[in-house]
Amino acid sequence: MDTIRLTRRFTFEAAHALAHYDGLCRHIHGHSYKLEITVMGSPIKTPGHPKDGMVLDFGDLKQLVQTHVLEQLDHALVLRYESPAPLLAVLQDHKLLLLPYQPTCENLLLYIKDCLQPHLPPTVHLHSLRLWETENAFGEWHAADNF
Ligand SMILES: Nc1nc2c(c(=O)[nH]1)N=C([C@H](O)[C@H](O)COP(=O)(O)OP(=O)(O)OP(=O)(O)O)CN2
Ligand SMILES: [Zn+2]
Repeated sequence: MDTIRLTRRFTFEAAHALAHYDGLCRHIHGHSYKLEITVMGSPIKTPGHPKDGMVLDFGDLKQLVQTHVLEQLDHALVLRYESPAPLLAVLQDHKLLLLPYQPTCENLLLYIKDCLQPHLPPTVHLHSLRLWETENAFGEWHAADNF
């Protein structure tokens, strides 16, 4: 087998609030998230093919993540969709992403996985995601943990 893992880093800014959380993070606050995406596959072995030697062009991965993940999350305020109606009314002119679950690091990983996975080429598998919420804290999703 010639399986290779490729990783690309991304950054995005987002705000969130953890409703009912028993600490400061129940208030709306922001993070400079760092996201590392690892895909897996075999390099194309076709001399003359524009992508010869690549599992996936890093530029194509960047474009896929931009379109299917970052356009939704970057500079968004991410809230659980049961947020109080008066708050949502005040925010109607802002970039708001309402999710059916608490916007924790864990749930954002699952959201990102669900946004990206269906759009990867069939020759490439999503191996893992690592999401840094702060300089000191990250979560990971691994395909191998979810068989
Ligand atoms: N398991 C999780 N725990 C917490 C999450 C989370 O998404 N998953 N999120 C938060 C807060 O949103 C925020 O990330 C604060 O985290 P915390 O590490 O407590 O932040 P600090 O500012 O104290 O970080 P320092 O590295 O000490 O500056 C809370 N928990
Ligand atoms: Zn936070």
